[in-house]
Amino acid sequence: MTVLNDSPFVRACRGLTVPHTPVWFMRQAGRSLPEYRKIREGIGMLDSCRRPDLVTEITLQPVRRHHVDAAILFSDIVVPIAAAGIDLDIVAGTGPVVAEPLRTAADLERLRPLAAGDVDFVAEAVRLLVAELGSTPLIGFAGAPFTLASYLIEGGPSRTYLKTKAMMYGAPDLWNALLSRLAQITLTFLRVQVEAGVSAVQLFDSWAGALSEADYRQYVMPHSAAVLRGLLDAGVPRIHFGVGTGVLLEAMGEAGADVVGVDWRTPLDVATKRIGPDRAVQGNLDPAILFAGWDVVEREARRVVAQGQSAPGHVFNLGHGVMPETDPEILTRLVALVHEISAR
Ligand SMILES: Cc1c2[nH]c(c1CCC(=O)O)Cc1[nH]c(c(CCC(=O)O)c1C)Cc1[nH]c(c(CCC(=O)O)c1C)Cc1[nH]c(c(C)c1CCC(=O)O)C2
Repeated sequence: MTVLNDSPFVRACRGLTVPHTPVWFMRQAGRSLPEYRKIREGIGMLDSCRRPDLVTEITLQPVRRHHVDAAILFSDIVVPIAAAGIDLDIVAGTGPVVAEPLRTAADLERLRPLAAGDVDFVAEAVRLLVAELGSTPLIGFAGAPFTLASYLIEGGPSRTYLKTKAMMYGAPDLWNALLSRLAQITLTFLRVQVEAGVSAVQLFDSWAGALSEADYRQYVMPHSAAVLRGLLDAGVPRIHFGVGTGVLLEAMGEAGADVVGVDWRTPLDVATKRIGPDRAVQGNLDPAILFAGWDVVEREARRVVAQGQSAPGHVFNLGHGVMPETDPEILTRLVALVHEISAR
């Protein structure tokens, strides 16, 4: 293992002193970069995730360009469920689409347990990246059981999560069986990345904000907690993130995170009060701010950095992923700004 314990990013995750607030961006490796669009020409998203040479190059692109404090592995949350037997595709402009959604106990049998060997290509990409990245830490990631279940049950993206919630409330045994399987897949996928050398992991429960706190605690948190607990001995910080999770922040920390990711709706000082003093925070500039002109970006970035001071550790990020239309030069400038104003 090659955890970069002395890097500003890992230190901030652990609430230790840092020379400057570390910065990275969710979806930094992606469609806002012309060099990314060029290298992906004619190659499907899932195919590109399975090619360690491409994964390495795409993961490095934003590090070279923006001088961010961490790289995030280029992959997708549905990569391990495709490796576990589900027929799915990632459709440009739509997201993951599942050929035959899972709705019944019989359907569940199509979701096999994941073996480490099913995702060899990910371990290989992580090893190549760790060698290339030197002192820049690499973040591994996976989708959390609820968010993965939403794609499997709905068959694709959803606004209402109607079928997902119908199973959750109406067939809790089936629901728990599905989420247990997904927790095993997610934990295996993350452990493969840790063993290959990532310095931190992020569990994306992007769509958990669709739930009340009580329902999150009853139906979802035990499964996410099983994943996070399974990484306790891994020796890497665990980041737990979702969108629209203002009322879930405390529970998402309690699930076993070292760092709680916060979207732009909750100021970081308010979030820290909810999460408590023993966990760091990550976030939370609204990705739309990057379209409002530099003066606004600077003002809002200063606010986020100041509000982040109330947490034991702060990793600067956006409140959700970089939008494809974002001007990459603004991102480069933002990294330099955060480093400058937070230097100590
Ligand atoms: C919900 C979710 C997914 N995938 C992911 C999440 C959780 C993060 C979040 O909340 O945004 C995670 C993800 N997906 C991707 C990464 C790569 C690393 C990074 O730069 O952050 C990460 C961390 C690449 C990708 N994943 C996807 C792309 C675009 C693929 C393409 O252009 O062909 C990339 C670069 C496709 C994808 N895959 C998914 C969506 C919603 C989409 C976007 C659909 C679209 O608007 O095109 C599912």
